[in-house]
Amino acid sequence: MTARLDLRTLDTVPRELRPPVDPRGLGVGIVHLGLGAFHRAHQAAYTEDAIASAGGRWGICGVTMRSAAVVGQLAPQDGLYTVLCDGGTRTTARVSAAVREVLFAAERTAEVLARIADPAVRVVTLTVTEKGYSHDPATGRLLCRDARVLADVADDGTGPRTALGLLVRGLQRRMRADAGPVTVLSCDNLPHNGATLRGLVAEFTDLLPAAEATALRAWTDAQVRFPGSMVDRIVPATTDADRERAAAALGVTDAGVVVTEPFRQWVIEDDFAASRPAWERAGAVLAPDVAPYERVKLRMLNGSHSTLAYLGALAGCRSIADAVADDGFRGLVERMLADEVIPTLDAPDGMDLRDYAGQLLGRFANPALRHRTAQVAMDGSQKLPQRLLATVRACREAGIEPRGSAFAVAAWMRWVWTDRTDDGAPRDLDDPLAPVLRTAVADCTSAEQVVGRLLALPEIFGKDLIDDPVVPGLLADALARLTADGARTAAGRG
Ligand SMILES: NC(=O)c1ccc[n+]([C@@H]2O[C@H](COP(=O)([O-])OP(=O)(O)OC[C@H]3O[C@@H](n4cnc5c(N)ncnc54)[C@H](O)[C@@H]3O)[C@@H](O)[C@H]2O)c1
Ligand SMILES: O=P(O)(O)OC[C@@H](O)[C@@H](O)[C@H](O)[C@H](O)CO
Repeated sequence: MTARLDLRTLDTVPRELRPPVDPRGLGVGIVHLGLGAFHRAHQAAYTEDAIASAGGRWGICGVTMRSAAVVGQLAPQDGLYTVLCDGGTRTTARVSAAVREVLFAAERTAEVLARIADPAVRVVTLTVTEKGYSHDPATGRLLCRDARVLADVADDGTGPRTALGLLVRGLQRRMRADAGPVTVLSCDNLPHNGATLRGLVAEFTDLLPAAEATALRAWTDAQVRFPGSMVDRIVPATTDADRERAAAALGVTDAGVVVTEPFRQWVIEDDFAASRPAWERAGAVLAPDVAPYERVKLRMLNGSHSTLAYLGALAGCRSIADAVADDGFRGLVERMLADEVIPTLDAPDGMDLRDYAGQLLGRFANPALRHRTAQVAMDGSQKLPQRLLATVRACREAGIEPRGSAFAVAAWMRWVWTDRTDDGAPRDLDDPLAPVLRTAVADCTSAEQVVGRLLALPEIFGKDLIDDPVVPGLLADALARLTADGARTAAGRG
């Protein structure tokens, strides 16, 4: 049996694939909540390059929130894992050493809270997915009546179950330990992720008993910063084939491999409470305002991604690369970007949005990245507002007919309404609001009815779109065509 990657076997790995920093003796300075694939291929990679360039005690304590699977992969490997970078024609591999500790929150709650309260920790980062914020995606406000939130507020001794609960209790512990200022940096695809998280932490804190709430609110206001950030790198879920490719390159097995593309981007609001890694040395941009970058990325990249995911999944395309290879789907996305998304965005300084559109379609077409349409289609209720509805609203304000973006939203509606893809395979509605969505459309017999029922869900659509004079009609027309003709034909006809 081949040996497994760890600190002992690292010296047997080809020299050029070894990490640029020595993991031995690298202390923890960052706590990361949500140790999924994306963090390992993005923030951890920037952090490692920053340490290699400028030094610093910035090892990462990675916390998994929902399952012990990643701990099972990384703990026996001393936190080491391979980043496979697929450029389409060329693949590179490098072992990453930035993650120095891995903890499953449900089993090691006390250690996670102690880490957040550790004076050596100066930054807490998060990638817990959109649904991990326990918030209403339409308003950005806390789901105050959510059972898991209420249990975390009550603190019944079974440990925080939500990311917010863990974060707020960790900050409270830090305040009590007088451990100094800390920066909390959301790296999720959420609109205004920093300000949204700051607001959610404040709302959660206000639910605590009054004396606790007052002290913690005052301390958080004075000692914690919540900068916003725009993060970009396509990181699909790892497959067994990726693990086999890594083992062949390394000469040892690695259960924690992540696979990604060469492109990476990180724009961070320059608003830190204390020190931080020299991420700019690794190519990150520290900017006074990230909102323009974030809007562009969410509406252009993620909006197109979701469009291709729903259309592609309906048509039986397994990957985003397969979906973007369909002329009808690609044409629809190109028109949506050119006629609706770009005209309603302000380009950040030095950025050409038409070039960016071409570049991102090229990234989607990368044949080596088997990003499953089903993965991108997941959690649509949490993604639609910032990715597609923002464009629908911006077009209405600008007097542009949001034909393409309404078609994309209708594709999501079709995904919710149907229980079969166009080629007859069962469709999997993976969404935290799945029960609500299923109930809403259960007895619908027409596209108009489906549109009416779904637009009446304020947690996704707010309260304005149902009464809009144009949008419901565009949605019903597109949904009727998608239903009658199938995704390929309906998109192909424009
Ligand atoms: N994968 C990408 O291409 C990519 C790119 C940019 C941004 N992101 C951001 O990173 C997030 C995670 O992506 P990933 O590829 O690491 O996914 P992943 O499935 O590999 O990991 C998801 C992580 O989020 C945690 N999580 C999921 N639901 C949660 C919940 N309800 N509460 C708390 N934690 C929860 C999981 O425990 C896991 O650690 C995305 O949702 C997105 O916001 C991902
Ligand atoms: O990760 P999610 O679930 O928020 O969204 C799926 C993809 O659209 C997303 O991960 C992109 O790959 C990413 O945002 C590219 O930077």
